[in-house]
Amino acid sequence: MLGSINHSSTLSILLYPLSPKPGCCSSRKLNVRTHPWEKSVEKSVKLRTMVVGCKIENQEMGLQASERLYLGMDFGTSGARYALIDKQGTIHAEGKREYPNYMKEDSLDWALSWKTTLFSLLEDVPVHLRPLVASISLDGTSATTLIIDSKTGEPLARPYLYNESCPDALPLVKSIAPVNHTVCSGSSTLCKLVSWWNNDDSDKKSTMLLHQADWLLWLLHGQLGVSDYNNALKVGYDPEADSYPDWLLSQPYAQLLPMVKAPGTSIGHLKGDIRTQFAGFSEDCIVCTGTTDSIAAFLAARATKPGKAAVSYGVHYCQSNYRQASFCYNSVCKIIRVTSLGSTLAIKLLSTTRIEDARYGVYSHRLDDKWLVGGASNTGGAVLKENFSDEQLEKLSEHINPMEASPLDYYPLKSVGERFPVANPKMEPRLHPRPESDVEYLHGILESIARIEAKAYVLLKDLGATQVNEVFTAGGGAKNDKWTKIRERVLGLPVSRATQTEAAYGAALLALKGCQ
Ligand SMILES: Nc1ncnc2c1ncn2[C@@H]1O[C@H](COP(=O)(O)OP(=O)(O)O)[C@@H](O)[C@H]1O
Ligand SMILES: O=C(CO)[C@H](O)[C@H](O)COP(=O)(O)O
Repeated sequence: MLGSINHSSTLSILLYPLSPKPGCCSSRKLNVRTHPWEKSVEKSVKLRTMVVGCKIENQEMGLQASERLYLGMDFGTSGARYALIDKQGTIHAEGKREYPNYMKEDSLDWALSWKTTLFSLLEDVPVHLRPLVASISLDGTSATTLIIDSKTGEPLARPYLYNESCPDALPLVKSIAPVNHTVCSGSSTLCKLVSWWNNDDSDKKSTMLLHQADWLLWLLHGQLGVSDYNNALKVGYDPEADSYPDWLLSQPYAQLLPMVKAPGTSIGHLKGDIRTQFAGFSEDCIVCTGTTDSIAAFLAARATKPGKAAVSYGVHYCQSNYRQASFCYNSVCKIIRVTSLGSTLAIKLLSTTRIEDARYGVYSHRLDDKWLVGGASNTGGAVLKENFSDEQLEKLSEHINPMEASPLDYYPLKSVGERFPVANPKMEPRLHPRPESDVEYLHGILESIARIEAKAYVLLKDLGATQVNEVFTAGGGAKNDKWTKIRERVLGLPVSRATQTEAAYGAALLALKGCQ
């Protein structure tokens, strides 16, 4: 399945398995524009591969070559994490950091908080393992948007967060985009860009749009203006055509749009000043394009222990003669439906058909030659975090009988607005009446979120997505066995916790892919 795609005048990079059967996007040649720096990266990757492939005299080099590690970082809603894995998917180090609360005027300075957290995570990578890190990638929250100075990379306005809605821009966006296109949602990246373009009277000449993951990766590789087709979906990028559509390129703000590559594509080497600041990282460590947090969680959920076939980004791990797990070709994997129970509820369902309907907040992300159909609700763990500590969640959950339906009917939202399975920026949270007992209250919230999840899966089925019969769970909520049983009862399906539930693990798989 995996095949290198010969490009006319472009760098030939092993990208994705191209399914011979007519697929949504597999038949197209993916044209990757080359830049001088890509040649050098490819050369160094080849060089290293040669080094890995041949006998290494020097013991130190031998150890270094055979023990290459891959660093993934997840910039989620409530904090950031890293995972350091080897080619067999074994985790050698992991850690997490809360976002520091830096204030700028009267609001949180998110950009400074993310940048500080990025460097704190790099600091947390054990010094003795840093020289083994071959590549780095990361994920961020989807549609989290920064407008930056295209010369300095500095943010020119406060970031628009993933769940922020800009309804003022919606009429204009609907007037240029196809009916019910993914961008036709107030929380889309395009609505945020148009809202900024129409309301900000600053000089717009040297400006650029980047997503949270793009901007954090730029801090590591130094190539400004590069995104990936998962993060770029909600600004209007068409991952099937592998280009921005004409209706978008004809807009005055099209000049702000970043270049788009596949997730896990080598962009450049880790910058020298970063290697100086965080001693130990090797000069041939590369930085790859990233993805969104719920896709990274999906990738993590699909990775099982080495030796068992599991597809992750179009390839699967297999243990060849119990030596190095190596990238083999695609194979069928039963994990095709993943609910990310993080601060939000994000659903991803692997499908051969692409489904988009902004009326319900449904869109399709590209995954190799297939589609991840789904959406992201504003319900989820953020509401739990607002009412209970993680310890309280554990203690109270022990007293819940998951086989008993809660009579409480909530719509748990942290603030006004819902994206999926109902796209209604004016939807009010519903968390009353609150019973005396916190156990009953928690039970009501967990069951109400499960009912939203069930409604979402029915909606996807009604819109033509693949019917499947098992759900795997990623994210912080996956650890709650009582919630899992409530969801099984409400969904009427087997629900299990994925082997890997952290998005950072999925980002590490992207870093590994970027080295192949
Ligand atoms: N035992 C538990 N049961 C249910 N939810 C939990 C439990 N422990 C933590 N959580 C929730 O998990 C969420 C964090 O999950 P995580 O995947 O880290 O979120 P994100 O990356 O979106 O910030 C928090 O909102 C927290 O309330
Ligand atoms: O809720 C979110 C933040 O955690 C994001 O919206 C989530 O990542 C879903 O977006 P996508 O489906 O584009 O990954």
